[in-house]
Amino acid sequence: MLKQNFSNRLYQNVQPIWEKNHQHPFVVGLGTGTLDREKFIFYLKQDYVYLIDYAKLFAIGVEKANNLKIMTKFAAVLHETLHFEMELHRQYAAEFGITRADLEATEPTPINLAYTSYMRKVAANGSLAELVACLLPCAWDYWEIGKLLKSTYGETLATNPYKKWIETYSSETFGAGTQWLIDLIDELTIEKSEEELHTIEQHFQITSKYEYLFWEMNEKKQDWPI
Ligand SMILES: Cc1ncc(CO)c(N)n1
Repeated sequence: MLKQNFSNRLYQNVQPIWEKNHQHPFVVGLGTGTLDREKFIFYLKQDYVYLIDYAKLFAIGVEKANNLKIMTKFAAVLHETLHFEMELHRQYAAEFGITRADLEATEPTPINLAYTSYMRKVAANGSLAELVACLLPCAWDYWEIGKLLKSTYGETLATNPYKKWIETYSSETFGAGTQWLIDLIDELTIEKSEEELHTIEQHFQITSKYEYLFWEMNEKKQDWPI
């Protein structure tokens, strides 16, 4: 008997959280193009240092991979994050007169630090499947958001200052990397016990909630109070 793909279960159970992400004012503002520029700049800088940590987690995926095929793919998505996704941030930064050094020197906010620290803890102590469960909402929900914004606001995209953002996250390149992570979680969970699956799903739910907190943080420009 063919077991239902674990990714379907993850996807179905996470919908209430992802719905909130998709309705978030920051996300809607990206779609309509009316998002406050200062909020976007705040996001851009925070997301850049987030991605530095996120990319390192792919390197830990390289280390944890138990075969060359998986190792090679982790190296490829690591490369894409550094050269394709982060190039988007560097281009926007250049437009706004922010240097690469400024981007890199951004001090992560409490929420940013909590999110990346959570993933790093799992990477240090958990299985490869647990690590992938942490990495997945980041990629998957951004892909969902990219496609959603493109289909909802496609007609006004030409004049939207956040067009490049929407195009990057709805792109085939970004989608292909995400689909690989989805297929990987299915492959890695085939033999897992329900107890292990429960732990894996918890990571997926928690990092999905961190995605919400990250939108909220940017909307409110929440930083260290002292
Ligand atoms: C916070 C966050 N989540 C997901 C992505 C997509 O990689 C991103 N760039 N930033």
